[in-house]
Amino acid sequence: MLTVTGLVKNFRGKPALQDVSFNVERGEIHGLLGHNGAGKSTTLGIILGMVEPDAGEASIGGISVQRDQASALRQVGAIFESPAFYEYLSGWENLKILAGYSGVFNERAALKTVARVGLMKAIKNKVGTYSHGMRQRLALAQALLPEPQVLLLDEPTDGLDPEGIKWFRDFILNLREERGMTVLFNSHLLAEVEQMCDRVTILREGKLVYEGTLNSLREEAPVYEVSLEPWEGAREFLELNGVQILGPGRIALPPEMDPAIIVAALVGSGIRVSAFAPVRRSLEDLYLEITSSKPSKEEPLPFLPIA
Ligand SMILES: Nc1ncnc2c1ncn2[C@@H]1O[C@H](COP(=O)(O)OP(=O)(O)OP(=O)(O)O)[C@@H](O)[C@H]1O
Repeated sequence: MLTVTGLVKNFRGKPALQDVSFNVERGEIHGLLGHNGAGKSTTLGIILGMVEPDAGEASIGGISVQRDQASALRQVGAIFESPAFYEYLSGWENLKILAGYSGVFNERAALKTVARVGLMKAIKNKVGTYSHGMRQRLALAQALLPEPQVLLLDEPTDGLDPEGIKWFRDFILNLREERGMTVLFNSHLLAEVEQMCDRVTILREGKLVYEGTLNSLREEAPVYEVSLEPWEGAREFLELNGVQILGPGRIALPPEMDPAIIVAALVGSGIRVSAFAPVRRSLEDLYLEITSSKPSKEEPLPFLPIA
């Protein structure tokens, strides 16, 4: 339903995105994760045709945003950055004006949407009197008015209280359940996406470091606590074979590497192995590891016993 291919973007010579590609299936809730400045908003901006990429493109339903923005975005509703409203007008008047920009305002459909986002009581009040949560609901109503098939949301729960976050989560899950909505949203909060997303894309310093389910992330780079002697020789051997050294006696194996084979190879090269045990890590630990430091995706070297 949504594909980004080879996105590159530099701001004043500084890379914000470096060859980022991923896709979102129809009816999928997909989280775009990463720390501050990782490139999430730039990616959404490119998908929405608001930021021009230096290379690569985004397509929605097979139509390129960069080549035919109007057609590609016809099926898209979005909340991007802080939504701007006319403060001195009511929520209802805002919806009327903003919907008018993109199509015809259908009162019946709009009333249904307002009820759906729980703003019925306040919709005749001036937006200037709205709380942050109410503004987010109004923005959601605006995004949903054109009955989109794809929803793109930029940090949708930023600044919401726990109740607001829960409301938002249930709302999005219902939308997918009832309408098969495809949703892509960005966040730096792992707990939030964990409860909502089918799959995630994780960016780090403008590069894609992970795309897949959070469950498979749990299986990524299993960590082992090891006792190896001599440590310096073992370290050199492990690094040569694509094993990441996380600290003294703590290593991460590439996912495809069989620990039994590396133990045999260590022993075969004269290293004494007195402990080699898997460490259980929380998803939070894994996420922090992947967004702070990660071995390159380059092929590990073949096993080369040290001389
Ligand atoms: N208009 C701009 N002009 C200059 N630099 C920019 C611009 N927009 C983004 N950047 C830079 O590009 C990089 C990626 O920014 P981006 O806003 O996409 O990150 P983000 O992951 O959305 O971060 P956050 O979670 O803080 O919103 C950052 O280094 C940022 O400073």
